[in-house]
Amino acid sequence: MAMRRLELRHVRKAFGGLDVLADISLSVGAGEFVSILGPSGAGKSTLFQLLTGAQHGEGEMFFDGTPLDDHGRHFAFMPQRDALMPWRRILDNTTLGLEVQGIRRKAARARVAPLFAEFGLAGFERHFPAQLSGGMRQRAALLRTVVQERDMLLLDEPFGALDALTRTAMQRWLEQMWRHHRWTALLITHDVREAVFLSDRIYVLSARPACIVREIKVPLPRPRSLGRADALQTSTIEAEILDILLNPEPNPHSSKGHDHD
Ligand SMILES: Nc1ncnc2c1ncn2[C@@H]1O[C@H](COP(=O)(O)OP(=O)(O)OP(=O)(O)O)[C@@H](O)[C@H]1O
Repeated sequence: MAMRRLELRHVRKAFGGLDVLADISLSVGAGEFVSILGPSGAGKSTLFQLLTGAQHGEGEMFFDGTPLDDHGRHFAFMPQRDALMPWRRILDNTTLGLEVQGIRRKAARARVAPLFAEFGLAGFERHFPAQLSGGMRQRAALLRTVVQERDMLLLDEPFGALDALTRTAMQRWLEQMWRHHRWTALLITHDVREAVFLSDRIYVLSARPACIVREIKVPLPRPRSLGRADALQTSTIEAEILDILLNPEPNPHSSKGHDHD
């Protein structure tokens, strides 16, 4: 694996008496695309909250080999919903992360504007979010995330709200963009196909209280294709993951109780 950027060792998190993350150890290498796949409510978003510093847990988190402290410097986070501000034009939505960093709007616009074509948004700079399709809004949200030039992207189910066809188109587009930019990326998703299509490696989570039940390498060549060439290998990996998710082994951590729902 490439040089480790992010490493978590035995990370745990409980909310009051509710054990959410029981034991999470994982790593993401430089320029690697890694996914976390798990059942609904397993604690995937909670894990991202620990990474962004919105919540505090137990265990150890390292970035480039040193304890993770300045969360904002390392991570650019794209939430599940596009979270575009309806009253701001698309150009000024995509500058938001830079403005939060203290960059003046004019300078932020100058940095973002040249990227509109690459993100399929050329000509829509002065539109409002409601005037864009769901896929375009997600591309704008991703643009807002990547221009922050942090060390690593955290993507929380970025395509979950899109219809199946748009989602597939967006996955292809993201894979192409990732090949070009080689972002270090950690994706949360429920979607087995999406994880296999996009990832170099996948961590499969158990149900809550979550631990990692399997790490799966995805040896498919890039560029990835949805065509017949990779179909057999792709569906074999998907079947392996579905089997893990649908026939879980007993969770060694659930004996601690608190698992009420
Ligand atoms: N701030 C909080 N206070 C109390 N409980 C919380 C808090 N945040 C999350 N939880 C609980 O932690 C559990 C995991 O939530 P989380 O959103 O991390 O799961 P998830 O795997 O991202 O779910 P989904 O896939 O449905 O988005 C849930 O039972 C949730 O109710």
